[in-house]
Amino acid sequence: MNTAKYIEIQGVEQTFKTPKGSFPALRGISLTVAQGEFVALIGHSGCGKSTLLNLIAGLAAPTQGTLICANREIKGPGPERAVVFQNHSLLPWLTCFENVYLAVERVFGASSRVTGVPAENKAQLRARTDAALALVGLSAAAQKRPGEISGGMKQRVGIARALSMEPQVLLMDEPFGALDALTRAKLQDELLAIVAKTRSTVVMVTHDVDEAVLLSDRIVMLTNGPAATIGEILAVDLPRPRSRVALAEDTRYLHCRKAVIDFLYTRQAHVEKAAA
Ligand SMILES: Nc1ncnc2c1ncn2[C@@H]1O[C@H](COP(=O)(O)OP(=O)(O)OP(=O)(O)O)[C@@H](O)[C@H]1O
Repeated sequence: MNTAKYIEIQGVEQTFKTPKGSFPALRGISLTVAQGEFVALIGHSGCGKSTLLNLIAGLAAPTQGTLICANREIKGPGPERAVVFQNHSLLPWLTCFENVYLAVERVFGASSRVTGVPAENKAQLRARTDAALALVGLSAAAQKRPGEISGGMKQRVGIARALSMEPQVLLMDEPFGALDALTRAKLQDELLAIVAKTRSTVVMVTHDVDEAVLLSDRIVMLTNGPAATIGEILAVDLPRPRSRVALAEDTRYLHCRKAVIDFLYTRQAHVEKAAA
């Protein structure tokens, strides 16, 4: 397997059918992501970041082009690609433990459709669930329901659920977008530590320039839609492990930050249409 081209996106286009006709969302998207790489997708609202992430997740098929993961064409969702959404999408009637267990059961349990892999027993599935909750610091809240925990904790459950599947690829769509700044910073730090441990390949959609620079190896900047494409790719050449406090005064950090801000607010300045 070519680990430098773990995810390969080749000439991808996505056009949506709408009541007003067809809408070209993405055009000419080609990108490779190496195994273990952390890539952020950034761009103005509505440019097509989620559309691209959904294509990698296999939740939609492109109008043109191909997407490949681990040498196999992406033709639908797969357990090797776990998705974390902004709204955590937990089942409210289940406890945190049960929400994670459900995903673990589906991937490793008797209903697992991965052929040739023996199903794990309940004790093994429980151990996996406990380990995933421990990884995000939620062991104590395992028996609580989503309605009884904070937004940051809910998001942690969503991340635990994704990690519990031991995915090769973690796809995150603004996972911290709905959180306050302090909780967000804490979860970013936790994510850095978790990814350093699991060595997952990550593709993350974000609006947040600092988040993109702090977490990523490369930042993929999308142009404004319609027909959005990749405008620029910035390599974030900062050593790991990264500390947000130390980076705040690091000139390399400031340079990366400026490059993204320049792209977003100078070259891709959003032209607000005057109200008719
Ligand atoms: N199913 C769909 N049908 C029609 N148009 C769609 C569909 N999904 C997305 N779009 C359009 O495609 C464009 C890209 O949407 P997308 O959600 O990918 O943007 P985004 O960059 O993730 O936005 P945001 O940052 O606001 O979440 C938008 O103009 C959106 O209205």
